[in-house]
Amino acid sequence: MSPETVRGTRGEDRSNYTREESRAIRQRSLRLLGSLLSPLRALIILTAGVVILSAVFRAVGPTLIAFGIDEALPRAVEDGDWGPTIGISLAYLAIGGGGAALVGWYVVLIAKLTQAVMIELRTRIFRHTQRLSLEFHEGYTSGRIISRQTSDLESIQELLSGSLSELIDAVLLGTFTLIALFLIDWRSGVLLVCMGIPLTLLMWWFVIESQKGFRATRTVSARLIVQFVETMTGIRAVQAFRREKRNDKTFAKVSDDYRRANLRVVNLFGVLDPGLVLLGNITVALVLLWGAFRVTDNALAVGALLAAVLYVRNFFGPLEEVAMFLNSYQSAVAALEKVSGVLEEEPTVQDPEHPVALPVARGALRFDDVSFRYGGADDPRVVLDDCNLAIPSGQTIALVGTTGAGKSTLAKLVARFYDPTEGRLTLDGIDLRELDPADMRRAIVMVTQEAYLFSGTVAENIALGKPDATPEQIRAAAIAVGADEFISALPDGYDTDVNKRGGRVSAGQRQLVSFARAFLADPAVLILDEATASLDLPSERLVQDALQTLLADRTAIIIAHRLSTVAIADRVLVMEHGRVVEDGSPGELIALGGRFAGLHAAWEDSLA
Ligand SMILES: Nc1ncnc2c1ncn2[C@@H]1O[C@H](COP(=O)(O)OP(=O)(O)OP(=O)(O)O)[C@@H](O)[C@H]1O
Repeated sequence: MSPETVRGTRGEDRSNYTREESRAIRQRSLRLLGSLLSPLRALIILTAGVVILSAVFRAVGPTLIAFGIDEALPRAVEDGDWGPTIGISLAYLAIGGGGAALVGWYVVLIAKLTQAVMIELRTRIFRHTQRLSLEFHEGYTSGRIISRQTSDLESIQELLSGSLSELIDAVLLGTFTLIALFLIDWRSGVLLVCMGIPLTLLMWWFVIESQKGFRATRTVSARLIVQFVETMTGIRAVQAFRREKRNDKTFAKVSDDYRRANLRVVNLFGVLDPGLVLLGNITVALVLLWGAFRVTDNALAVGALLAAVLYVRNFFGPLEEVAMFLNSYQSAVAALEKVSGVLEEEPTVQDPEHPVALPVARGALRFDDVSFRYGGADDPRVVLDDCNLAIPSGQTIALVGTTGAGKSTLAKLVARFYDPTEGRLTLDGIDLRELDPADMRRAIVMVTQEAYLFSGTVAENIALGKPDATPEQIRAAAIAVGADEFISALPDGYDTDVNKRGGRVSAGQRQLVSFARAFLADPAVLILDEATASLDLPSERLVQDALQTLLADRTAIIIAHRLSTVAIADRVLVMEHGRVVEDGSPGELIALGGRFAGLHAAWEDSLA
């Protein structure tokens, strides 16, 4: 089986692989290709048939011309019998027309085939990456995913739609042409084969050099995408820290590298194109000259010589396409390797084999000896250290602690974005790893800091918590968390598109929408990563009131950044270096005079 060192996206950035690794990568690419093509077997066979037939049709033309000149024409000249000449002309017309129709047909068939493969591959990548665990997404940047979905898919499409059909066509036409040439005048055939030596050398040189050139353009274009995506996703930070000039400079540098890499490739074509034309013309001249001697010696008919010249010209015509194919092939193979790597990744958080149903959850959580390391058991950095906790149903927990203490990690384990490295985490006595995923998602909802709104209306955004909710239920949820007032004031009320002008909402309002979403979802356990952005006082009060409603009658874990939130908690957990160091009600912890008491005193001072 495949070596683990290159499994999935591992080793993606390396440029050298061992033979075993290369084989593993090649095998997974082929497996992917096979799985994409095998359902299209019938279409592939039909396309291949049409391509072969069209090449045969086109290869017959010059032989017909030779036959017309050497056999039919003399009868018209000598006996006035035009029948054979007209017959040959009509046959040429039929062959030409048939060939053209077949070319038209196979162009359509290849397009169909390509699009069928592309839609399947595009869907697979999207579905798969969407299902991969948070661990994958936190490590693999969105710029890289975008590259897979855009430039890599384009390379594969280019190969399938254009280059591959051109190659097959060129090879078939070349083969049939060579056979026909040998049949009509084998000496010209031998001459053409001899010219194959400088031809092969030229193509070889081009493929080696262009491989380097295209690799460079691909690397630089990936850097361009990453640079662009990073700037755009971080546009707020870019503008806030006035990074525009520096970014302009970096972007200009990468753009210039891209220009240079492209020029390098174009220069290669500047040698290949005239080289092919020159070799073609030399071969035609030699065939013509040698043929002419033999015509004068009566060893070769004029028509046969004309056909030989036409065949030689036919042969050189599509060679540039062959060189182009070799290039698209290289980039498509590299793309396929990367795409198949992403598809080979498996969610680290696996669905249970025998899911345990929990139709109605009470919301009692337990951590039994839970330890967690982001890199798995071999990672030396312990982020959660032997955590034992029992959170009874209906309790509101506030998690506080220094930055990096492990609060978000603890929350991510409860939401099962990650599984514990050691120990177990249960909801109502059932290990989260065994719980039915649909029941788990219904029972545990996490509201993140960013309060993300999807494109669509405000109502659709709230209904995310319960897709079959009626407009009345959506409104009731908004009223419950105090969001109704501002939503009703939007240009189209609940039907306002959040991405359109006028539909733009403030950070606090976005939070209220995400609260309404969670309220409607009505989970037994709510995890809330409180936004750190400071709201103005009226908004903060609004959010605090909404929070009270939202937390009633359910288990809640709040990563509390504001001590005003801590006041509404039943219990406070103070975390430090992956451990819970204080645990009690806010009052108890203040009385204890420990870390929380210190934080609380500092907060009170800041209010004074
Ligand atoms: N995806 C990740 N991969 C590797 N390490 C991570 C990852 N996410 C967090 N960490 C590390 O785990 C530790 C705990 O991080 P965590 O985000 O849980 O802290 P936190 O208490 O929520 O901090 P904050 O209040 O700043 O959000 C940190 O040292 C952090 O660097």
